[in-house]
Order: sequence, then C-alpha cells, then structure tokens
Amino acid sequence: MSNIEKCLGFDNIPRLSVMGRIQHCTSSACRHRVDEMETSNCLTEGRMCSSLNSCIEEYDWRRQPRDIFSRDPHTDKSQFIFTSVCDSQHLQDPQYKSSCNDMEIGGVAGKFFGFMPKFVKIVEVGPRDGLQNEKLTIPAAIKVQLIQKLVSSGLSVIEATSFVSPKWVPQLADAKDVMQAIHAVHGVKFPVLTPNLKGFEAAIAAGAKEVVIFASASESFSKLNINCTIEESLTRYHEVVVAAKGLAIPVRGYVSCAVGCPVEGTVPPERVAYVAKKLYDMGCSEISLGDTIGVGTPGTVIPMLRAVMSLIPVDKLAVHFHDTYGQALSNILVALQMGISVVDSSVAGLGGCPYAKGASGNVATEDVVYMLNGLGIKTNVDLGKLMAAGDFICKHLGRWSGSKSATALSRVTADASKI
Ligand SMILES: CC(C)(COP(=O)([O-])OP(=O)([O-])OC[C@H]1O[C@@H](n2cnc3c(N)ncnc32)[C@H](O)[C@@H]1OP(=O)([O-])[O-])[C@@H](O)C(=O)NCCC(=O)NCCSC(=O)C[C@@](C)(O)CC(=O)[O-]
Repeated sequence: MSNIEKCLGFDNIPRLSVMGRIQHCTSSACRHRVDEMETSNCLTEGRMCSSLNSCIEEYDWRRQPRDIFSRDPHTDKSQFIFTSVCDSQHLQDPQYKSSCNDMEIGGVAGKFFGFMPKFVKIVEVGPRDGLQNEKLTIPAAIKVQLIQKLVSSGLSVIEATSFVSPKWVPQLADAKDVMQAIHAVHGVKFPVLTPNLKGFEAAIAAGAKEVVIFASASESFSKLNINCTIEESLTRYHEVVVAAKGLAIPVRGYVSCAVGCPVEGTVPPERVAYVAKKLYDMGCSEISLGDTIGVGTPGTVIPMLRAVMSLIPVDKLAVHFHDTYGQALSNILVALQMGISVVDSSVAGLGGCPYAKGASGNVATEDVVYMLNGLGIKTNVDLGKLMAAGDFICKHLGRWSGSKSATALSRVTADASKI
C-alpha cells in the first residue's frame, strides 16, 4: 500500500483494488467500517453521539432545511426551528448544527480521512474563468463591484481578468480598466492570465503584480485555446517567466485538460505530469491542475495527482475542478486527503471555457466553503458575504446561482424573513 493510499485512509479498509476501495468508501459499506472505529464524539442537534455512525443514523432528518418550521401548539403559528450552517451570519441557533466543531473534527476526520489540511487557500476565479464565456458584455464597473464584494468576503486571491486577444475572448477586452480600478486594493492578490509576452507587458503596464500562464496537457486543446502546440506554448511561457523573474513578479501555471480533453478524451496522467513539471522547472510558484471539462472522478483524479506529485512537491500544487458531472467536491476531498491545500473555485459556480463546449462552470466557491466549514477547515472566508457577491453577479446576469449551498441557504433565510 502506497503512502497516498494510507493518507486516504485505505489502510483502514479491507484489501480491494483501488477502484474497489473507492467504491467501498462511497457506499453504505463504509458505515460499517465507521461503526468499528473507536468511539468519537460528534455534536449533532446539541447532543452527544457515541460514534459517527450513530450520528448518521440518529440524525433527525426532519430537521433538514426544508423543514425549518414547526407548529406551536399554543398559538398554532409556525416557528423557525433550524439553521444549517456554521457561518457567523447564518448560524443563529446554537442548538442546531450540521457540522462537528473543531475539536471533534480532529477526532472524526483524523481517523476517517487520514490527512486533512487545517487551512485551505481558495483561489477565486469567478471574475476571469467565471465571466470569460458570457455572451453579453458585462460592464467593467460590474466586474469591479464583483471583485470588491469578493474581497470583502475575505478571499485573499482573486483571478481578476486575462490579458489575452480580445478577438479570442471579447468579454475580457476591458482587462486594463478592471486592473486600474482595483489598483488601490491592498492585501489581496489579483493574478491575471497572460498567454504571451504581449499579454504580460500589457498586464504589467496595467498594474498586475502576479501573472498566470496556461498550458494544456492535450495537444488538440492547446491548438483550440491558444492556437499553438504544447511545446510552442512552453517556449512562449518561458519568455513570460523570464520577463516576470526580471521584475520579481510571481507566475502561477495552469495545466488544463488534466483529466480529459473535449477532443481527445482521456488524457494520460504522465502527460499532465510532464507539462506540470515543465511549468514548475520554468519557475512557476504554484501549478493548478485543471479538469477543464469536469469529467474527472476520484477514480481518475487520484492517478493524475499521484503522477504529478511524483515530480512536484505537493505544497506547490492546486486543483481546479469544473463541475460538469457534479464530481468537483468529491474530487476536492480526495485532493485534500492527498495533501493539496489550494483550491480554485468560482463564485456562484459561474463559468465554462469558450473552447470546451458543454463544460459547465467551476465548482462554486460557496459549496467549497460550506464543505470546508463542515470539516472544520479554515478558509477565512465569510460565507454570508460570499453569497452576497454571488447574488450580486447572478442578478446582473439574470440567472440562478450554480451553488447548491447558496441556493439552499438563501431559501432558509428568505423563508425565515417571512415569519
Ligand atoms: C494566445 C493567442 C493570443 C494567440 O492567438 P493568435 O491569433 O495565434 O495570435 P497572433 O500572435 O497571431 O495575434 C493575433 C492578433 O491577436 C493580438 N494578440 C496577440 N496576443 C495578444 C494578447 N496577449 N493580448 C491582446 N492581443 C493579442 C495580436 O496583436 C494580433 O492582433 P491583430 O494584428 O490581428 O490586430 C489567442 O489564442 C488567445 O488570446 N487565446 C486565449 C484564449 C483564452 O483565454 N481561453 C480561455 C482560457 S481558459 C483555459 O485555458 C483553461 C483554464 C486556465 O481556465 C484552466 C481550466 O479551466 O481547466
């Protein structure tokens, strides 16, 4: 058994093939295993349970958000009885919690998951990846307001825009205006995408202090997205990195199509590792592995991460999952278990790549924060303020949020306000 399998907690389950173990852990079989674990204390609905298993089974599902009212027999009026989140603005009733507290999560997650980071850095990509594919032009002022709201939620890294060809991505043609408007905001990093030296120079002139280069692990996607082969792109990016080093500008690197390509299908993990290593050796300070079309599952993400981690230190890696098949949160969970503690996400689940038809948005930042809160992992992000940012941009775009957590939580508070 490898270290990674141990760190995923697979040493705690009977010997199976890798896929078998993953399926085992996602099926009801896992409950029996949890039952065998040493007693752990878990606070659910204000009382102590003797094990995680009994917490699961004894949990009163009638107290889920959809049943937030109870009838008062004296007045025959509904009363608000349940709050499901641990965010400061939403968790008003200390009797009802859906997550274990910090002390307890150490016991439960520590035993069940093996490894979990204490802090996760979220890289918000909504203003760039989230908006780049929108057909209607969004005014720069709205993009700037969105960024300001994201800043006020506590996010420390926000990918602001791209300095790419406006013929290729018309939505981000206002990159210079956006950067100039946020120039005075301190304490937050605003990396921007630069596909070549021309983009790098424009970004620096507009005040960018961190840039991002984006290579692909798929030859076909590289041609579709940046009109050159993988090797040609690496040569261009080398020029960008050299120029950036001269100005002490950090460079983040993406490897897109890290699991699948819209043209070629499955992408071999070794190819992802090869491109990631090239970016790392060039001098990228962080490499983000992008499941551009959101086809990955833990069964394909684990081998890909394992291949990359055999060449690059895990603390230099980030994950970037689109949620096309609803797998993003489970993929993030395995990435955390494997030691990664940087996660890209997009407010309200906005996004999609113009050159990857059918790919849906990134995993919603609200959903990531909700899950991490539930695990007792710190992010320094205020979920209420983040939801306000998502609400703002969704209203502007005239569409519902792609975040399940934001949708559920705003229903809870909206219903509560009617009482
Ligand atoms: C790379 C190019 C420029 C090559 O595009 P090209 O047409 O091959 O470039 P070119 O050098 O022949 O130049 C063509 C025109 O573009 C101009 N140009 C050239 N460079 C720039 C620049 N930096 N900024 C502004 N203008 C530029 C250049 O000056 C010229 O202008 P013209 O003479 O025709 O008026 C183009 O293909 C491009 O901009 N592609 C960007 C596409 C893009 O942004 N895609 C979305 C990124 S999402 C992604 O990659 C995945 C990721 C990162 O999100 C991770 C994941 O989700 O998994």
